[in-house]
Amino acid sequence: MDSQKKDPLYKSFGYAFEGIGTCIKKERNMKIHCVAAILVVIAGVILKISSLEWCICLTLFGLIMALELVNTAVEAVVDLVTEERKPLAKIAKDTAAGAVLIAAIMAAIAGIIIFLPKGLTFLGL
Ligand SMILES: Nc1ncnc2c1ncn2[C@@H]1O[C@H](COP(=O)(O)OP(=O)(O)OP(=O)(O)O)[C@@H](O)[C@H]1O
Repeated sequence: MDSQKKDPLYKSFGYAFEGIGTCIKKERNMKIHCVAAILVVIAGVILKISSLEWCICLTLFGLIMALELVNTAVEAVVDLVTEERKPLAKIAKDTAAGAVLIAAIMAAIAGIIIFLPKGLTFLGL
């Protein structure tokens, strides 16, 4: 392994972007996260959220999308290891999916805290 020449850095980035592209193409949930992120950015621009609020939103986009990528990786590895129904395979897949769900629920709550008061003011309510 050590004697093998490592790929140049730009190639490693290329593989990572390939992984992101595959996940967006293959996973419906990743498409939903991307659409949600675009809508949040549009709402953030319209409602003029603060720098700190942008940082919170960007961190949460990153967290959710990164967890979705890890979830896709876990699913792929499990399917590679076994096509049989096995309790450990179920634990691996369901806990990885649970990680994405927890982050998405917390992001939705943070989104309501940031956007609801500004949205109501914007609408004059
Ligand atoms: N090899 C397996 N052994 C046991 N349970 C499995 C196995 N593969 C999948 N499952 C379980 O079956 C259910 C559906 O799994 P599936 O892989 O279709 O995921 P999914 O929830 O449809 O996710 P996605 O839409 O991201 O593919 C989940 O509870 C999962 O844990």
